[in-house]
Amino acid sequence: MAAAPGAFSLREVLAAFQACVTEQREVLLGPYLQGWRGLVRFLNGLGAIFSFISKDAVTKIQIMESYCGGEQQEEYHTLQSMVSYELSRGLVDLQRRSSHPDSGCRTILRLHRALRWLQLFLEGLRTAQQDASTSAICTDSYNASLAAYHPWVVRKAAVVAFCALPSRNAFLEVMNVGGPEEAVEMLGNALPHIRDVYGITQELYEQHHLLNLP
Ligand SMILES: CCCCCCCC/C=C\CCCCCCCC(=O)N[C@@H](COP(=O)(O)O)[C@H](O)/C=C/CCCCCCCCCCCCC
Repeated sequence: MAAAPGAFSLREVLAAFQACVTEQREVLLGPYLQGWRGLVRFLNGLGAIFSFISKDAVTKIQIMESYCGGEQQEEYHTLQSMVSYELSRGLVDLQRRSSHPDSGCRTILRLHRALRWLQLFLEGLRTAQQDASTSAICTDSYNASLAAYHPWVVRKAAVVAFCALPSRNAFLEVMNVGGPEEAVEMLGNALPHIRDVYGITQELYEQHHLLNLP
């Protein structure tokens, strides 16, 4: 059953990430951003304490949407076409942010690092005991991924916000896919797709030495 309009549905978010990868193993930016939009909707429903996180994610999604809907939109159809277009035209600041502070390559890199957090977090949720602390799973996933790229003040604010997360079962309920068992099963089906998108992006960025863009 479809979720109410505007409500978060894990099913829809996961379908978007599933739709990202083409037969040629390219990553389509439209569904990728749609997946992030859905996640932000979910985050907004968790309370105002998370708004500094969702604002940053929305800013990055909007930067990408402006490229994807702009004059050069055909160059931003896939991640691969974007990388090749921006690099060939010198549109990426490689050493420090200067003339192209918000390139698509840099912006996707931030979302890509966050996708690693998401993967670890969902894996943690899926495999944890029923009474496990979501906040602890989130903190562990964050420390093993995104935290390495954030200054002290952001790390502190993030960990404080994680304390406001609901229990694991309450969390699984708001995913809107039925009971906790169904949510766990859906996570099991969906995680390979998120892993796939992450893996393809990581390989592409490695190949072009883009993993440390300022
Ligand atoms: C199936 C549903 C369950 C999971 C639902 C998760 C919903 C999460 C939705 C969005 C995730 C937020 C993505 C945040 C992107 C952060 C990108 C970033 O690293 N930005 C920093 C660097 O950017 P520049 O300064 O270089 O432009 C920026 O400094 C960050 C600022 C804000 C703090 C980011 C903290 C990130 C914590 C991620 C965990 C989210 C916790 C959600 C709890 C469920």
